Amino acid sequence: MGLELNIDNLVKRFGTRELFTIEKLRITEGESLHLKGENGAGKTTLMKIMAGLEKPCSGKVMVTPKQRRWWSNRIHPDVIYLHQTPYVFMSTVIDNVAYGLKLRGGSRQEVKTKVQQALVWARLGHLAEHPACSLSGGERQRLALARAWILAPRILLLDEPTANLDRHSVSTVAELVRQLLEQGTTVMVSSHQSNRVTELCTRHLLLESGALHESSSLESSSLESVLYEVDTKMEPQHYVQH
Ligand SMILES: Nc1ncnc2c1ncn2[C@@H]1O[C@H](COP(=O)(O)OP(=O)(O)OP(=O)(O)O)[C@@H](O)[C@H]1O
Repeated sequence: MGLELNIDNLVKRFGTRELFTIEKLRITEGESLHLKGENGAGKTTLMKIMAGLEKPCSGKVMVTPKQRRWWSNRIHPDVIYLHQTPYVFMSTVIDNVAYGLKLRGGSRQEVKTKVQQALVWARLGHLAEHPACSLSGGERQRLALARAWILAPRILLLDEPTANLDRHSVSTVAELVRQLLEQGTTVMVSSHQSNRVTELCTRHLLLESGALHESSSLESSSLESVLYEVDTKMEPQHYVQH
């Protein structure tokens, strides 16, 4: 049976401020979703609740079929959330990639083999022995993806994975996400604008004014990405001077 994530009457408030109410959302295995919304709309909060890292005020997130529990009742081992500024440990890239698998009790040989594969996959082989804290923003994103990839998540929640990346790094992240989708991973990407990563998504959700709306057509996002492309290809003299 394919993995499903269902949201039912989810409410999140901070103090007296209601951030959102989401009556229903069903995500099935292999889907690709773009979660859009302005700064502060609640994208990060929603993803953290989906990953079991934050509690809703009421309502439920159900991931079925139920699997072995990890260290918390709320955290499902198949759902992984990647923060927009990936946290790295004060150690080498190899140690950072190996961490989750070691925690899950992988054997020494399994960890070694999989870490090598993950480093090649994320194009980080040449940086394997480098201190992770010396990595650039784009390399950190790839490290975070390698750390997730090694755990073979079935649902991956990527929070603004392209924030502050240049076009080349965005393309590299997009290629890695494309491969994850090809492997059947369900991917949700939050981003307030369209880019090469969100272009891979076939479902588009907008978190706005405390509610989640789904757009069934790709029209608006395709148009936006065309405009984005045109915008970035413009010569400086095409910009209006203020
Ligand atoms: N622990 C908290 N306590 C109080 N308010 C919070 C807390 N966490 C988040 N918020 C508020 O909730 C709102 C939504 O935050 P969130 O980070 O989920 O938005 P976002 O859509 O991911 O924004 P961005 O695009 O800027 O990353 C913000 O106004 C934020 O200040």
